[in-house]
Amino acid sequence: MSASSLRLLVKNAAQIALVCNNGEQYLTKDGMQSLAVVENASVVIGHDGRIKAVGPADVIASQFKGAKFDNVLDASGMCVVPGLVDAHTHPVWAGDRVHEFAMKLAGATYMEVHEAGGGIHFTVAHTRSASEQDLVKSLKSRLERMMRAGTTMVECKSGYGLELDTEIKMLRVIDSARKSLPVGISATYCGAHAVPRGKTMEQATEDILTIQLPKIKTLITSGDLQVDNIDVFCEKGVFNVESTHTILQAGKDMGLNINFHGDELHPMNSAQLGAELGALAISHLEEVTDDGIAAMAQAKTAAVLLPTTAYILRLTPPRARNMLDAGVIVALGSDFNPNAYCCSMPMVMHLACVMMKLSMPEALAASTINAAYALNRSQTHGSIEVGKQGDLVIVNAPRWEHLVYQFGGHQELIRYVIIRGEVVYENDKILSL
Ligand SMILES: N=CN[C@@H](CCC(=O)O)C(=O)O
Ligand SMILES: [Zn+2]
Repeated sequence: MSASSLRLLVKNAAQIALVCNNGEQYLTKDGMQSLAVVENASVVIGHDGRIKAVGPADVIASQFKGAKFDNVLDASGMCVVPGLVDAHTHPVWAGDRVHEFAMKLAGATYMEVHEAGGGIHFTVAHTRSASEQDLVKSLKSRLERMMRAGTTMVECKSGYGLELDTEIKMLRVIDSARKSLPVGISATYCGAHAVPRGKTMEQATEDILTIQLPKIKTLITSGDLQVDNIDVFCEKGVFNVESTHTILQAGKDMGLNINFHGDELHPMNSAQLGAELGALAISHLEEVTDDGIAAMAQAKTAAVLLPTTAYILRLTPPRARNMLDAGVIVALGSDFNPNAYCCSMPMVMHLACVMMKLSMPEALAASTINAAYALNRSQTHGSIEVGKQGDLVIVNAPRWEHLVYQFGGHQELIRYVIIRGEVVYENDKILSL
């Protein structure tokens, strides 16, 4: 390997949590409990942004003796984890919903706020009238905030338009952020996020099938838009199982990955539907049944759990332990949206541990390799392995678990965030523990 091909050396870390080291595309059961961790370790990233070597510091030092690096970071006393993957966000929107937080604290349920014209409908009205430029600006600042919290790959949904023009505007906004920021983005068309005012569910479904999806298909084919996934909010009073099935199948026929909201507020048998359709992921699952869990395990459909939602809405959290015991591929997401205003995957991991009884290794696996699997990116993301993209988070602590343990402490703990071997965030105001 020529010396000039190397971009970054991170040396002498107290620990590097690889997460996995055998090319696994996801982890389940015991695999999530016993993550691959190397003590006193270094990692090398090349100019192509890929990981060239990772292992014990002395081995890497002799292997790369005399090599020149564009950048060398001394991680003595610090730990390295893979860039975090946030498997579920709604980050494109306008309008402030802080008043709804007050309503919910006073006892209103999510659906009561929604049915009173608030919730998604409030955000739809503001997002429809917002300029594309303003939406790009707010999206970029939200994604930068996520990056500072260690997120290097994030799923971003449309879904606050509910009609052709605004849904496409949102997807273009996501595309624009993809082109101008280093963070990896998986784009999701979520035109079935709610039934728009003035339409029935049947009319909304028809509009999606005959107007929205065909236009999106044309834009994807012409290279004007990149869309990776299709989503529907399958919920009582929103889209029923039949409509959800039809919309998701139409998206799949266009080559999109199925990744949808299911079994959140009512048991809808969404998990069984997703398994039957070959869904890559289903989110929420607070109300999933035992049969649904078994179907997801069998179909290798990832469960994207969203602790912030259960926390904010005071829902009974999803039965994560039952899912883990059944061998479901469990992933985590922030669910960043105006209802759940959280950009921090370290806080999500902490909540998952406390509220859903995940162990810290399970939470890290769920926020790295399994979240990457839910986005069909685990070939390139989600672990620190040779050949994968060089996305890292360097944590100023002697053990990686501090990133989960110190609730809300990520701003002080995260020293560097690295994407493709480039430092995208450096915190030089960090204090020692
Ligand atoms: N449940 C549906 N969608 C979002 C909430 C969106 C909103 O309230 O604006 C969620 O995943 O939590
Ligand atoms: Zn959501």
